[in-house]
Amino acid sequence: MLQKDIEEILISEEQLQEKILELGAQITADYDDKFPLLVGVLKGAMPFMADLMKRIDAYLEIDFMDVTSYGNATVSSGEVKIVKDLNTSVEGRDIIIVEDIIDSGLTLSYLVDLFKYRKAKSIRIITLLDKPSGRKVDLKPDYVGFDVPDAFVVGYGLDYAERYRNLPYIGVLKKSVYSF
Ligand SMILES: O=P(O)(O)OC[C@H]1O[C@H](OP(=O)(O)OP(=O)(O)O)[C@H](O)[C@@H]1O
Ligand code: HPA
Ligand SMILES: [Mg+2]
Repeated sequence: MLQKDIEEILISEEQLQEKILELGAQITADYDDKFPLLVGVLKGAMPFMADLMKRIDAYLEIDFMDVTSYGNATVSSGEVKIVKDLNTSVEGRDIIIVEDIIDSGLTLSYLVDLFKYRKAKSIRIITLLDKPSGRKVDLKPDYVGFDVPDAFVVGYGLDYAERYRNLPYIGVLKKSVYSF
């Protein structure tokens, strides 16, 4: 039913799980002697965060922030709104921000500045998907799952107008769905 709106499957369920295993092992090695705070950026990062945290073998804590800037559009409004803040203080903590996608970079540059201002000890970024062609600000993630082309992608947490987050894979949305 949902698949009729998908132009092409870019990353399968199996490819996602294999990559997440790899990323989890890298973070386990890098944070061996630390107690990182994983900050999931809602709503898109929810499935990735859930799968990734199970693959990290360290004394970590988790928290979530809900920020949004796309609304029902396929381009960023440029204005990042905090819908829900963290419950945990980031002061003196090793923070790992967990994102589903970096496109313009506006969401993450806002969060990095905010956590610096709040005196985090270190800040790293992990993103499942990176779309370098969309960048409006200079921002480089520390860990990346896959680069994606200049197309609007959905699934595995990523939405168009709040739909398609429940697809188990990453696919390119047909243009006919959002351009009339
Ligand atoms: O690099 P950017 O251009 O800022 O785009 C990336 C951000 O946009 C999406 O979130 P959105 O604002 O759509 O909220 P959502 O996660 O609830 O869908 C996505 O989940 C990232 O958080
Ligand atoms: N798909 C879904 N959400 C997004 C995208 C995308 O390609 N870019 C930024 N937010
Ligand atoms: Mg969205």
